[in-house]
Amino acid sequence: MAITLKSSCFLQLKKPEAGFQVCFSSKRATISLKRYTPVAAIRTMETVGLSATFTKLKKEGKVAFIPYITAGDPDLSTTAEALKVLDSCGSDIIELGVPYSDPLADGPVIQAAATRSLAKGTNLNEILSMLKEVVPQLSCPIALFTYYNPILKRGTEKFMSTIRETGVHGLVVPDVPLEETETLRTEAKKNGIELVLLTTPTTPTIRMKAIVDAAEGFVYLVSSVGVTGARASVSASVPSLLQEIKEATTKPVAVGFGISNPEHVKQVAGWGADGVIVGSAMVKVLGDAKSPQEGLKELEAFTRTLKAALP
Ligand SMILES: O=P(O)(O)OC[C@@H](O)[C@@H](O)c1c[nH]c2ccccc12
Repeated sequence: MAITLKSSCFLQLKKPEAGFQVCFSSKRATISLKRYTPVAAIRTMETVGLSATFTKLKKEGKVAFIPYITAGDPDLSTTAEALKVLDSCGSDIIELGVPYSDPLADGPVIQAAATRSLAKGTNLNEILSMLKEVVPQLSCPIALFTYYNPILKRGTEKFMSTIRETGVHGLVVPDVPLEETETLRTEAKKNGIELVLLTTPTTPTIRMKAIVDAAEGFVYLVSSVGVTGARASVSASVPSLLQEIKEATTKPVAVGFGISNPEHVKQVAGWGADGVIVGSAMVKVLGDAKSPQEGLKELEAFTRTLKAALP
């Protein structure tokens, strides 16, 4: 029996990852195409880094939604589930906070979450092994947030290579001034980790320019002075701050601090931000819930309303 395959079938045969599998049935002497999802594609979804995520979104005319949660609050297995929930609700990047005993830039909500998490005994090693398991199941990249102390304790080199092994793409370290980021930047680069740098309303223009030059992944614009936490409205100085940064760089800019509801999210996107970061409001949903399961459900609903406010 002679079997003639159409050229398109050959293409599919050569590229099984394209989504079809050629099935031969010797009994019926037929050849058919079946939808096919390669196992490798399920186990390790192709996740791009932070700046690549922004590039992709920009092409689609979209603004990144970036939720922040504290690892280990209420416990690490709930954090693992929360990461999956945030991912499946369309988060574009997730900022995962390492709890720290002296979180000087954090307001009461994130401070309390860190205290609860540490009281449960959460430590960096456990967070990293949780990430190693969960990251391959996510389609969006993770930016790890940590104060400098845990990095110092491990040694920058070791810290960066360890987080790279977990599949983390980015890093935010709020308490290291630009002048002291050199080693961090070198080691991050060596390991393909994008080091996000922050600029605030009180950063002088000349310094802001140096920060945006050195930033990787995206520039984090802190919307207002003070500590993290929900506020009634987003600072009115954000549009001019954004404009100033945009004049200095083509790198993506995400705004955070005090953004806590769909109206805020919409407003900041309308001002031209490339990304919107929501922290305390997410952390509060998980922290106030009656049970971890309830918390995850509420987190899902809340994430959907925030995401829906974005183009
Ligand atoms: O909590 P808010 O106000 O939504 O802010 C973002 C945020 O939580 C997160 O990016 C963050 C948590 N802790 C920080 C400390 C410094 C800078 C940023 C952060």
